Amino acid sequence: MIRFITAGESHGPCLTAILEGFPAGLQLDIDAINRELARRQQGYGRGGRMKIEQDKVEITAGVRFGQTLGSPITLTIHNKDWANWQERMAVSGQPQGSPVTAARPGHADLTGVQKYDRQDIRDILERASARETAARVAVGGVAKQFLHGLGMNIVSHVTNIGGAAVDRQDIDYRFIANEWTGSDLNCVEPAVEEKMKRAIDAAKQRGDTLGGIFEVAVLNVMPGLGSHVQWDRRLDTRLAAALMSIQAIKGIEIGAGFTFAGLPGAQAHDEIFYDQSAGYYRKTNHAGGIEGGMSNGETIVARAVMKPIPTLMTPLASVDISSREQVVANTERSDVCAVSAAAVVGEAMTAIVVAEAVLEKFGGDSFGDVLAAIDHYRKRISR
Ligand SMILES: Cc1cc2nc3c(=O)[nH]c(=O)nc-3n(C[C@H](O)[C@H](O)[C@H](O)COP(=O)(O)O)c2cc1C
Ligand SMILES: C=C(O[C@@H]1CC(C(=O)O)=C[C@@H](OP(=O)(O)O)[C@H]1O)C(=O)O
Repeated sequence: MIRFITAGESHGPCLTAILEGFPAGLQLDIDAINRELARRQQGYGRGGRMKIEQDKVEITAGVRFGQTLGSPITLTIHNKDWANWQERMAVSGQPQGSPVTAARPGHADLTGVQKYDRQDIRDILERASARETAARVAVGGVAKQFLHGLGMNIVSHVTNIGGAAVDRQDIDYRFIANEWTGSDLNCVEPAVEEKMKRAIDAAKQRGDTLGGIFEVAVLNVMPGLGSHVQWDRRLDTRLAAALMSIQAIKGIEIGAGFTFAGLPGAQAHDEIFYDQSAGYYRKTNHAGGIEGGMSNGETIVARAVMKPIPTLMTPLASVDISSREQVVANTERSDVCAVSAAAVVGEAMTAIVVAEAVLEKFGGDSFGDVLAAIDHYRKRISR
């Protein structure tokens, strides 16, 4: 079983993740994890914070001479911005600076202070902030390398920002580089990406924000990950939950997703064929690589929609939590749009779910055991 938790406030000293369940003997490339962290920081429309941070992971447990030991792995990312927040975020002493009291609609602010009995919204927003996703991407970096070692690859691209959308069914995921392609928004169509950028410019001009949609794909997956036998073992259940756990994500589709509503069965389902060398295959992939809660061997495809960023520079109406007076919401330095960053987080969460499903099916305390079990399985299902 893979499990991990993260800790850390957005403007505290660091973010930390403790990760357990990966086998021993996995070769870890720290630079590759740092490249994932750098990809998460990019994207047109991101705010001033990303100019301050240069996220790098520090590993303080679970790895020796570049290989996992099978023991818990501790991953830390230091916040450079901490230097500017030491007084306001001190662990001890008296509160410094004025409290944040004007709750932002769409953020955790108001409900958080009610639930946790806080008088300063900062006590909530610091942890609600998606800064936390840097820790998840570091964890996902380990999971990605595990999957890489088994021949699997996870990619993502942005399909819609503020209504500027890629309208194509023929995306060839093999050609979406697993690295950041150099394009500003990780969109496969340059003309659409231009429209997305202009929409972000216009939103920024208005003091407004945008959301959008990203798509994640898992290539070269073996059939049989997840299970039909129990609700919480279904791979689609777990993938949807993991993607939905990303801050601001409000909807998930697997494969044809919501367009299934308009399709008759004859057009919805992927017919099955067999080839001596390729084995079973489908000519279409409306199922998005998952049937009956199990990977079916086709590319896994999931999409997630992100709501617009809640911090608006032209703020919405709100209430001051100390005076109960009608005010406008708090404004802080903020992203205007972060869909391409969320896509990188989506890759990480997908990698964690798929890696966990692999380890559940194939077990193994050492990476070699996992490889041997997969080899045995592949031989059996090809007979
Ligand atoms: C990568 C990423 C960056 C984000 N940046 C900001 C931001 O700069 N300002 C902001 O108000 N919200 C930002 N958000 C969204 C908030 O974190 C999110 O809306 C908030 O935590 C409330 O959670 P909910 O949207 O899931 O209800 C970001 C989300 C992600 C995934
Ligand atoms: C720090 C990150 O994202 C942050 C997510 C975020 C929020 O409210 O979710 C608010 C902003 O933080 P700050 O107030 O420091 O500018 C974003 O920059 C990051 O992605 O690393």
